[in-house]
Amino acid sequence: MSDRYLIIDNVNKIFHSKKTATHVLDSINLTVKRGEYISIIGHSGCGKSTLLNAVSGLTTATSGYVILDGKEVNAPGPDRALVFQNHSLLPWLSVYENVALAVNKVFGASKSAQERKDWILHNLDMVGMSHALTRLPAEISGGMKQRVGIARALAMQPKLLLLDEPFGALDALTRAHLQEEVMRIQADLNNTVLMITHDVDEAVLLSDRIVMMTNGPRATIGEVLEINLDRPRNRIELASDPLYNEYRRAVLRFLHEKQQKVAPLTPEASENKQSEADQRVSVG
Ligand SMILES: Nc1ncnc2c1ncn2[C@@H]1O[C@H](COP(=O)(O)OP(=O)(O)OP(=O)(O)O)[C@@H](O)[C@H]1O
Repeated sequence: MSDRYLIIDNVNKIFHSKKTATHVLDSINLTVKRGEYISIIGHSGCGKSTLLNAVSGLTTATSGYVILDGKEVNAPGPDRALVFQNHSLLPWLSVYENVALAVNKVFGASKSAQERKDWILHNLDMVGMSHALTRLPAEISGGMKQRVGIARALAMQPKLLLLDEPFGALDALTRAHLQEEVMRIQADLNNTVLMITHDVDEAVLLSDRIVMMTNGPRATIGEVLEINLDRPRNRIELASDPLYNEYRRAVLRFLHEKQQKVAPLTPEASENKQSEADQRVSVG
C-alpha cells in the first residue's frame, strides 16, 4: 500500500464555459510512494495547478480518480495541506493564531489545550519563527509569511503536502534558505510532497522524482525523471557533481527542446512579422 500511497488514475480535466470546452489535462497517471518528494514542472499554463487542485479536492476531475491512502479524493480535507506562492495567512490573526486556527480545527478533539499549544510552538520553532509569535502578517517579510504557511501546513500532519510554487515570490537568498529548511524538515518528518515549481535547480535539489508535463491544451505527463542523489544534499557540492548536472540538463532539454513554449512560425506568420518589422524600420 505505501508504494501506492497516492494514485492519480487516468485523470482528465475539461473546463466548460457557455461557448467553449478546454481540455486541460489528458490522461494523467502517477503513483507516489509514501514519503516521496515529487516536483511537477512544465511551461506556464500547461495545467500544473489544475492537477494539484484535483489532488487537493478543490477541483473535481472530469474523469479518472485520485486515491490517497486507499480513499478516493472528491473534496478538500485536512489530510491534504496546501501552501501557495501568495501566502494565504489571515491578516487579522497573529503568526501564532494563524497556526492555532488550523491546529484547533484538526486536533481540537484529540489533543488537550496544552498539547495543542506545545504543538503550535514546536511547528513555528521548526521553521524558525518562534521570535515573531505575536506579529501580524503585515508586520513580517514575504519569506517569513511563507515559513508560517509551511508551519501551518506541517502542523496539520497531513498525509500529503501540496506546494504550489511555495518559493516563487521570494528573492534568491531567502528562497535558498527556505529550500534548506524544507530539506531538513523533510529528512526529519518524511512527508509525502507534491510541489509545483518553475525552477529547474529547485526541482533537482529537492525531489526524489521530477514529473515533467507537456504543453497544453491536453497536457499530460511527458517524462518522469528519478533523482538518485544521496541525501542530505548540499547545493554547493552538487553544483560540480556530474550527475546533478546531467539531471539538470535532462529537465532543461525537456522544457526547451522537446516542449518549446513558442510554436515555430508558419511561413505566413513569418511574412507578417517581416512586414511589421519593415514598417517599424520605415517609420523609425
Ligand atoms: N476555472 C477555470 N476555468 C476555465 N479554464 C481554466 C480554469 N482554471 C484553469 N483554467 C485553464 O487551464 C489551463 C491550465 O491552468 P493552470 O493554472 O492549471 O496552469 P499552470 O501550469 O499551473 O500555469 P502557471 O505555471 O502559469 O501557474 C489554462 O489554460 C487556464 O486558463
